[in-house]
Formats: sequence, structure tokens, C-alpha cells
Amino acid sequence: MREQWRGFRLLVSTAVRTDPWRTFGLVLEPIGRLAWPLAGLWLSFLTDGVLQDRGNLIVAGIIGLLAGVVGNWGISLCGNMMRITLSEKVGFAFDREITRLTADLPGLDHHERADYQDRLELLRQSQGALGGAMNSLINSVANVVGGAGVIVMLVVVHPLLLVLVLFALPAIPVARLEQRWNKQAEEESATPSRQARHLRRLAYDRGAGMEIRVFGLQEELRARSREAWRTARRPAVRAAWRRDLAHGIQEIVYALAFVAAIGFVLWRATRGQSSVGEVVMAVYTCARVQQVVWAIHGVARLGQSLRAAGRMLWLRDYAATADARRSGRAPEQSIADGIVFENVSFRYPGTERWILRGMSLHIPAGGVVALVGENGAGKSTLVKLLARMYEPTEGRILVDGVDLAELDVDAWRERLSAAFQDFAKFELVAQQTVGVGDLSRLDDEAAVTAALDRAGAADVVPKLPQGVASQLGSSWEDGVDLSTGQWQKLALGRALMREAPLVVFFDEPTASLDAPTEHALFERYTEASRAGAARGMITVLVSHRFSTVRSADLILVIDDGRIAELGSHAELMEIDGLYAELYTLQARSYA
Ligand SMILES: Nc1ncnc2c1ncn2[C@@H]1O[C@H](COP(=O)(O)OP(=O)(O)OP(=O)(O)O)[C@@H](O)[C@H]1O
Repeated sequence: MREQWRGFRLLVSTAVRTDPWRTFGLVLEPIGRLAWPLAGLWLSFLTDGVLQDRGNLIVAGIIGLLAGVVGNWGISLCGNMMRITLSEKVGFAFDREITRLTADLPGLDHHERADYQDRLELLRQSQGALGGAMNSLINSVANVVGGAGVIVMLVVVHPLLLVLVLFALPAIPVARLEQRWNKQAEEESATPSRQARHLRRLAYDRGAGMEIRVFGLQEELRARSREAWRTARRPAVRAAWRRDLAHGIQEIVYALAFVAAIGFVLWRATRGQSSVGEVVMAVYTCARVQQVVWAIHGVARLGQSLRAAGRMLWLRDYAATADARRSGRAPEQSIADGIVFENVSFRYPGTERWILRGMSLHIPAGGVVALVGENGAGKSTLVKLLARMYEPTEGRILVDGVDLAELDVDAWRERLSAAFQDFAKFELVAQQTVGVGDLSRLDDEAAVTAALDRAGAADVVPKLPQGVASQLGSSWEDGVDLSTGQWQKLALGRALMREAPLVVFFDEPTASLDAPTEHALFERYTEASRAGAARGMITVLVSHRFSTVRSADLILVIDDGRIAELGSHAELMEIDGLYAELYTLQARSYA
């Protein structure tokens, strides 16, 4: 209940903040609904006036009816227009907030955890409900006001007719059930509709296009996507069937009571206990009791908006918790001693498997450390911890004795630079594709040229039709596409844009380059890192090529999340363990 109240407050406060005048204007609409029950009264005046030849009753009836119809029409017309505009504005406001909150999250959990993905999927699906929330709310309030008016009129006609309202009450448990069925359907459809969207995106994805065609996967993808949509739709269809069935039963019960009520009114009339006008009013009012049912259903439908608001609140709370990581101190200008891993263990949030286990090591300031190990050993995970995409599950990472968790996450990231195997293809002009590596020098051509030079990527730009001003990406007008290796080289240039990083990561950024080129490049980076040694810059290399990493100051061999061996190339060869074995194996196969 408390959550629903929070959701309700969120919806109303967002509407008031987005468009206060329209929100307050809408409050008038429920008052207009009072015209409906009152119409019974005017009809009875008109009927009795005509039958008894009483002009004043006829005039009052006609004026009342006209005023009610015109007033209600006017209010509904203005209300409708206001509601449409308000719904759109509120929808956009939530849309913007969802985009901002998810883009600003400091970590990666929401991209990688299935339960978070499902919640975000539900939130995306219910964005319409958030926009239309004020619509549902005003409709519900209007129906409740109208329903209350009907109840008053029933008492005026004959208090016994209130029994009819009792027959409208089963709408309450039906509405509760409807809410439960809808919620269940929404939750059941989250994963399959995410799958369906993924498959559809894959079918259009340019990167996957070649493989899809070579392996003839088009029909397979379409079929899987269709099946996923069907699975996603099924719970909603089931819920709709149940709802229609429950409504049907409830309406039949109510119809029987309605017939009995009309019989009662007519019976009174035959005994001379009520006038024809009162009969008309009674019939009209009894027919309007259905409005009480609508009111109840309207409130139930509001539940969908409240659930959507609840998900929005979850995102806000989650973002606020994540934001707490932004409140720490800024890192020092340089690293004096180094980075220490103090018994660090890690498992991805929401999973049980330990990915890193009991890691303790000292990475000296100004050093180049290479991480090697088999696929899935935990190398990239270690990089993610250093970049604070995640926090260690156990243990601490210390930078010159200060716990990394105590540093402001954004300030720490400003002192990092990185090139990854899964590099981003920013389809901007070449200058900016590289320049985003240091936003403050986005359009500084000299800086970009120097960075590309350091990255061994100076050959990419001269081949472009308009040099650094060339638009990248063939889907844009005059855009040019690059080979994977060229994209990768620009990503490397991006990684070398920042002037004074404290830590630079190269996480297999040269996987699609040949071994000698990678070797030459890493030699360069290692040299460049010596230049940053004065401020204690640490370079972290991840590579599967042992010839590349041999010049690193420290080589960390990771095996199944644990440190298997640690030392320089010469030391590790001396030990004659796993590293020496793999190194010799690789050297032999390249020979
Ligand atoms: N987001 C995630 N959630 C759960 N498990 C994950 C996630 N990311 C990676 N893993 C698991 O963590 C383990 C280590 O992955 P990691 O990417 O660190 O390995 P790696 O040594 O870099 O491998 P590679 O050489 O193939 O790049 C793998 O078993 C992987 O399945």
C-alpha cells in the first residue's frame, strides 16, 4: 500500500511539475460527471411537467437537461484535449528520466543482470501507462464522483434501491483479480518479449548480417522471433480471457438484480406510490448504477499505472544507491606507491560462481602489468574492477593505501583511459571519433593527430576522403566505412587522447591485428607508459599473445580466477611453470 501511495504521488507530482495548469484544469472534469446522475432528475421533471401540464417543471427539466449536456460536453471536450497533451508531456518527462537515469548509472549491472533487464523491459513497456496515468486517474476520479452522485440519487428515489449497489460490489474482487492477472501477465512476458526484441534487432543488425546470410539464418531468426512474441503475448491474452469471463459473470448477476429493481419500481407505480416522472428517474438512475462498476474498474485499471510508477521508483532508488558511489573523494594527481589487491574475490551480482578468488598483489607505480590466462580466466573482470564497473565482493583494492571504493567513481574514471576488444564504433566525423577520448579536446586536431601517432594509427586518416573531417559509417550521407582493424586503430587513438591518466587499460584491443603488428604496438605503448612513469601511471595489458607481453614489468598469470604465477618474463621462465609452458608452446607454433 505504501508503495502504491508513493507511486500515486510520483504520478501526480510529475504531472504538476510538467504542466501545472493543465493538471489543475483536469480537476474540473469529475465535476462535469455529476451531470449524468442529475439527468434522471431533469427527466422526471420533464415527464411530470408534460403529464401534469405544469410549465415550470417542463422549463426546469429542459434547462437542467440542456445545461447538463452542454456543460458536460464542454468540460469533456476541453478535458480530452488537455488530457491528451498532458499524457504526452508526462510520457516524455518519464521517457527522458528513464534515459537519463539508465545512461548515468555508474556501473554495468543493469546491462548484465537478467532480473534488472526484465525490470527495465517492463518499465519500457509501461512507458505508455506512465504517460496515460493522469488520464486514468482523472477518469477514475470522474467515475467515482459520478458513481457517488448515482448513489445519492438512488437514496432520493427509494433507499431500498441501494440493494442494487450491493450487486455492483462483486466488481471489487473481480477488479482485484484483474490486477493480479495483469501483473502476472506483465511479469511472465518480460523475458520472452526481451528475447523477441533481441532477435528482431539481430535480424536487422549489420554486424551480424554476414553470418546470418552465410549460415542462412534469416528464416530461423524470424521463426524464433515469432515464437518469442507469441510466448510474450500468451500471458496477456490469457489474462484478457479471464477478465472477460469474470466481467461477463458479474454483469449477468448485475443484470438480474437490475431487472428486479425495475420490477420493484414499476410495482410501486402500479400501487400509485410514485409518479410516472419518478419511474423515469428510477429507471434512468438504476441504469446508471453501472457507473459505480466502471468506477471500480477504473480504479483497478489505475493499478497498471501505479505498477509502472513502482518500476520507475525502483529505477530511481537503484540509481540513487548507485549514485552514492559518486560521493567519495577525488584521486591524487599521481600514484606514488601503486595499486594493491588485498584478498580480492568477486562474483557477478545475482550469480553464485566466484570469478576471482582471494587475489593479493601489488602493482607498482609506473609499471606495465600484463594479464594472461585462458579464455574465461577472469582477466577482463579484473579490469572491470579496476575501472569500478563493479565493486569487489570481498577484499579491497587500494590506490596508494586509499580504498578505491572511497573514491568518487566519476573522478576516478576521468583519470583512466582504455581500449577494449569490444570497442565502440562511434559513427561521427573521424576527428570526433577519436576526440571523444578526451571531451575537452574533442575538436583539437593536433591532439587527435598526436594520439593517433602514439597509437601507431597514423595511417588511417590520410586514407579517408576528407581526412579527419570524414564522416564515418556508410549509413550516413557521404559516410565511409572502415575495416575492423581501422576501427580498432581509431579506438586505440581514443585511448591515448587523455593527457595524464593514472591507469591505462589495453584489454585485447588489437585482437584483429596480426601478431607482429600487435607486438610492435605494445612495444610503443610500453615506451609511452615510461613517459607517464613520473606520475606513477600504470598500464594494464591483456593479451593472449605471450610474445607481446614479455616486455611487461609484471606478468600476472590468472588461472580460474586465481593468481597462478606472478613475475617478470625472465622470472616466470625461470620457474618453468604454466607461463613457461604456454610461452614455449606459442613460440613453437609461430616459428
Ligand atoms: N556479466 C557477467 N555476469 C556473469 N558472469 C560473467 C559476466 N561477465 C563475465 N562473466 C564470467 O566471468 C568469467 C570470466 O570472464 P572474463 O571476461 O573476465 O574472462 P577473460 O579472462 O577476460 O576471458 P577472455 O580471454 O575470453 O576475454 C567467465 O566465465 C564469464 O562467463
